[in-house]
Amino acid sequence: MSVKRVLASAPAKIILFGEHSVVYGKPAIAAAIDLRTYVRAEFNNTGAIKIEAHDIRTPGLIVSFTEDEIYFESDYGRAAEVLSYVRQAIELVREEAGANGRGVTVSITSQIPVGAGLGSSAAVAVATIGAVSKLLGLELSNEEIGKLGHRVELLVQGASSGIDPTVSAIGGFIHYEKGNFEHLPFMELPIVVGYTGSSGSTKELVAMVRKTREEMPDVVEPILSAMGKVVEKAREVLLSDLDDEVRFARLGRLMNINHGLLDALGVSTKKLSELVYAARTAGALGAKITGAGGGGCMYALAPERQSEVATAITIAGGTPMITRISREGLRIEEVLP
Ligand SMILES: Nc1ncnc2c1ncn2[C@@H]1O[C@H](COP(=O)(O)OP(=O)(O)O)[C@@H](O)[C@H]1O
Ligand SMILES: C[C@@](O)(CCOP(=O)(O)O)CC(=O)O
Ligand SMILES: [Mg+2]
Repeated sequence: MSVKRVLASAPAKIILFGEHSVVYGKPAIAAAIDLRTYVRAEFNNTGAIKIEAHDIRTPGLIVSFTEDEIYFESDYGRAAEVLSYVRQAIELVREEAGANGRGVTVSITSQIPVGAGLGSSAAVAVATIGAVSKLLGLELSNEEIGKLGHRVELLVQGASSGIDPTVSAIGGFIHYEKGNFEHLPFMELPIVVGYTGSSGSTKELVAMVRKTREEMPDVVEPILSAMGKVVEKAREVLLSDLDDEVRFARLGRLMNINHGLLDALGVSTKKLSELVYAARTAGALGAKITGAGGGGCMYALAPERQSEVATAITIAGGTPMITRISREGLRIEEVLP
């Protein structure tokens, strides 16, 4: 069947345990959440690749006014860089599909805050690959699309563990290590996400940790190993048949240890730590950064206390989001023949 237009969507994620250390081959646990990026792909007649990114603020925009005219200029390098995940995703699919000269227009709308540790880069890459591959007639499984999403992150960031594109493509809860994943049983977790309102670039934060590790391997390696141990313990607790009260209390303590280790790596900020402590003071059993840090989001585990923790996050100057874990990963929403 020849296809004219495809709409695909892919979810955000939180990393429950193990961000950064996962880049060095340690395990991590992540879950897809119910915020999505939507990508529409269709053919155009120009032969060009056109990207309409409705949620991206254009960096380096210069505007000059006269009496009756407005001139816009842009720092083209920075504007192009911000679209590099989408561009690489399209180019990779075109390569996989064999040389194809037809123009493609990709239009993106997203519910996921950008640079906030919720995997917007992976979601946009996965949804783009999903939409464009279907348009070009490639039959790829969600798992294969996750692997291509990993290649996109590697190309753009220089380093990526692949956990974000994997969980965004397949959904649910995963335990991930060195490119391999295991689906953990689905469970509702009473969590609250707190957004600082500022952002951090994963590319820069991963590079910063790498530099510290190169300069002080004896100091940084034990921190990364301890993070790996936290993840293995968390997996054990998640899979245990302990009752919820004990299970959540243990998971909370492990989250706090994980946050301390991330802070030791230098990826927390004053605001993130303020939200983490506000949540704990309001009764969360644990709270930690999610994602690369440097701004962005934290999350708290707060059974019976979700609304108190959300209020505490607001008072501390953050934006709370009560999210649910999403079973579904990449979804083809609509295909127009
Ligand atoms: N809606 C979107 N449209 C186009 N590009 C996006 C979109 N959302 C995210 N991106 C890309 O992902 C980058 C942010 O990725 P990253 O630094 O990994 O942070 P995170 O994945 O935590 O949001 C943005 O600078 C942009 O290049
Ligand atoms: C820091 C890291 O572990 C997670 C980054 O997640 P995010 O882009 O901040 O949502 C990097 C990676 O796993 O590739
Ligand atoms: Mg990212």
